[in-house]
Amino acid sequence: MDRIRIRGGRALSGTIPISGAKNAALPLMATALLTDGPLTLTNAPDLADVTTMAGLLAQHGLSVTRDMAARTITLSGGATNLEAPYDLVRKMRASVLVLGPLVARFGQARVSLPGGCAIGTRPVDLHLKALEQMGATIDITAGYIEARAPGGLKAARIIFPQVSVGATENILMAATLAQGTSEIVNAAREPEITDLCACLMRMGARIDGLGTDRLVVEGVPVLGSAVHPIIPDRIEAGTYACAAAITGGQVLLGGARLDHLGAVVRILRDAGVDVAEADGGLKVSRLNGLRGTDVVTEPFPGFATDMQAQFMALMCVAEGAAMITETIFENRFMHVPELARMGARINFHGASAIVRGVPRLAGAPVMATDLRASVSLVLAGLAAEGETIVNRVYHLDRGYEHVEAKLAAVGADIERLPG
Ligand SMILES: CC(=O)N[C@H]1[C@@H](OP(=O)(O)OP(=O)(O)OC[C@H]2O[C@@H](n3ccc(=O)[nH]c3=O)[C@H](O)[C@@H]2O)O[C@H](CO)[C@@H](O)[C@@H]1O
Ligand SMILES: C=C(OP(=O)(O)O)C(=O)O
Repeated sequence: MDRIRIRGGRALSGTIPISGAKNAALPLMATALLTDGPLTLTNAPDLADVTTMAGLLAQHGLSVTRDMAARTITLSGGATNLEAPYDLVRKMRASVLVLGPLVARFGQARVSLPGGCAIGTRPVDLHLKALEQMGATIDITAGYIEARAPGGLKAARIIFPQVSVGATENILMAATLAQGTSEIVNAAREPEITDLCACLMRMGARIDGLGTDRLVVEGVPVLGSAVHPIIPDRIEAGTYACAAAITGGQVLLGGARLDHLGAVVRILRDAGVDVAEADGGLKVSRLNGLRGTDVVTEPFPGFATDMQAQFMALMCVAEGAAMITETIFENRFMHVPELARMGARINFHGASAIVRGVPRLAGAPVMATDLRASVSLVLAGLAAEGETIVNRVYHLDRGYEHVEAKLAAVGADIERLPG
């Protein structure tokens, strides 16, 4: 297994290009099941999760062409196999996003239940209830969701009792081919959902209310081909903003968008980080000390759960204390004991962690069990005295394109050690 070695203490300086967003790319790829295509996605990131999704769609029978140099993925052909197997779904929870499109287009699907993961239980009951409201029959058999809607899905008014990104995406995709006009109330408003709406509309879908919590979808009989650019990854941008801040550096995040970062920008500014729009992206610098700043994770435009671990790493070297409350996932503090091994002072109880800043972290061998926890250890390593070895780099490869090359290019002393 590959590892990453970091020798900390260098302030970052230069430009970091931000890749296409993982959490936009995966649902966008699933939309290819709604059409014979071709659907071409540009600005596609080179990530393990994109490869997993490409593999899943290929096993459904789609033709998948990936041009790494041009950063495009082209998907075409209808699904011939309506089953998403456990081995692929278990690897990547976004696989469950094939459910809505398959039932909407083919009237049936058999998709493994994703189960939980290192950050929480990850239920899909909201997805299933909404599909039932749209006329599907759902059975859970041998760990699989079996969905049937032989006459096609019917439009419905879906009121989500809580905001769910995945359920909004699944039902939005399903509603594009349902008979009649659906309404999705209390829809998630993440930029990735607006991007999904934009792509579906390019394919011929009729959707109103983009960027709001009420989406209205008028079903159409068929969707066609489209070329769609994937939005820049706001979580990658936020992560590198924290990298600049933790090292006392100054970077330009190439292509990053301020309006996609929601509360993350306000919180970074409160903590003493300068974030400003600049030609070609966002300029992030930190010239003075960091201030302990409280944060609560919330759906967009609140502070993203996917930024919680990285912000915690930053708070480990801030002056004063910060209370970090995680409201989305019940177990998203796996980075805490690893950061503590690097000298961080953190106590947590239930959903909240109190971080008391220390002047300097110390390098150590560390490992984490999920993507954002792993990158928080990379950030800590950039600021720590001495050498940090981050194990289980495959978590990082799920969501960060060439993380060590991007950081080395702006002055970090970081390299990948092949396993
Ligand atoms: C609202 C939110 O911040 N969602 C995050 C969530 O999306 P993801 O789509 O994975 O999760 P959801 O947005 O669906 O989950 C939000 C909350 O709803 C609950 N839930 C969800 C579906 C369901 O059927 N039943 C149910 O109870 C979840 O347990 C969770 O507490 O993880 C992704 C990966 O980290 C992030 O990119 C998303 O920003
Ligand atoms: C946890 C994440 O992804 P997933 O939902 O695929 O597990 C993430 O993007 O931080």
